[in-house]
Amino acid sequence: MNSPTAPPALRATGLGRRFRGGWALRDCDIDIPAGSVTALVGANGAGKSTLLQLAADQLRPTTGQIRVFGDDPGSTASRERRAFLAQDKPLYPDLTVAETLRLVRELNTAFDTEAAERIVRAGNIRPRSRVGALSAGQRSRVALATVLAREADLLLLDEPLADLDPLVRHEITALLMAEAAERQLTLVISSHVLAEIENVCDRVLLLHRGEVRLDGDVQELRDGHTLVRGRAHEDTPDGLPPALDRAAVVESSRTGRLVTALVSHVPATPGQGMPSQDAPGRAATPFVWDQDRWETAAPSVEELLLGRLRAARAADADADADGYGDADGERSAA
Ligand SMILES: Nc1ncnc2c1ncn2[C@@H]1O[C@H](COP(=O)(O)OP(=O)(O)OP(=O)(O)O)[C@@H](O)[C@H]1O
Repeated sequence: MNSPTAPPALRATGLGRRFRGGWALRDCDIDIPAGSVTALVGANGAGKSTLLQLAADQLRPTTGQIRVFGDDPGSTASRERRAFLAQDKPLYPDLTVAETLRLVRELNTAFDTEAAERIVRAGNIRPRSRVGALSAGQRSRVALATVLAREADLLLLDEPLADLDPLVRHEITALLMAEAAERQLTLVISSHVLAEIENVCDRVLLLHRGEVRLDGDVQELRDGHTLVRGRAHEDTPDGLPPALDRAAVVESSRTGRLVTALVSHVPATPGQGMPSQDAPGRAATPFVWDQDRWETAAPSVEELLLGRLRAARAADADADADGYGDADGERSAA
């Protein structure tokens, strides 16, 4: 069990990393509790791989610091407690699967060879097959086997499911979840497959242009938002009800006469017409106005993240139109 005073699995404070093209990560404050399963999401170039590489000591910060179970990622203690699967899943193509597993065992103090072999066998991969002759999905399975068998407490997985067919993705996800539960692992998984996050992760961390835009418990985030759908209002340009505080509207879209909006329960300014929460942590009560015309529902994680991602992109477009963007593509926070 994790004691209440144990350090988080991953903590970033004022973390920034700059490359020649600009900041890949900037001013990030992040706490990922031990034992949690966090989905790391964001558009291409948002900074997900950079964050994972910083945690895996493959990069050093430009500003701030990052700690793995309280230690510098370069320390021996930290190296032994975390395992990293890079996005390109580097493996030696000329080695056989069995030789690959042997090599990883030799390079690591703790390695459960039997577990690795079990995972590989479950994918009908022959130990004598050359890695270079495997399909992308089979290579992903071997790479995941080498990481899962490391007996680390924190797994940093950069798009581990990207090359897998839906059936295998499902199997590997189930395997990850079973291992996570049994060994009380902390998982940080970057993914673009938003629909699959719902059943897998208890936390989400959304990055946008190197900044943290959303970070928290999935259920609390869902409880903090409402999806509103209905026939467009004639008297407002966005079709939303006049009484709805626009500061609370994360994002809205209109298709013909139908308007859909993602509404946050924490508006920038309190306003009339907001959904009220009758108890902390409980789902919001429905809107009090126009009930015949507006449906409200709790958003799925995919709807919530899509809304947040679209809102971030729209804010970028507005900033670009205002001439906010810098010459090297950096910008002020939207
Ligand atoms: N080694 C590097 N040298 C220069 N720039 C880099 C380097 N690594 C990343 N970047 C830049 O940093 C930014 C963040 O990249 P990163 O790979 O972390 O994004 P990502 O969220 O993982 O993207 P994707 O979803 O496409 O994998 C991008 O603008 C990228 O071009």
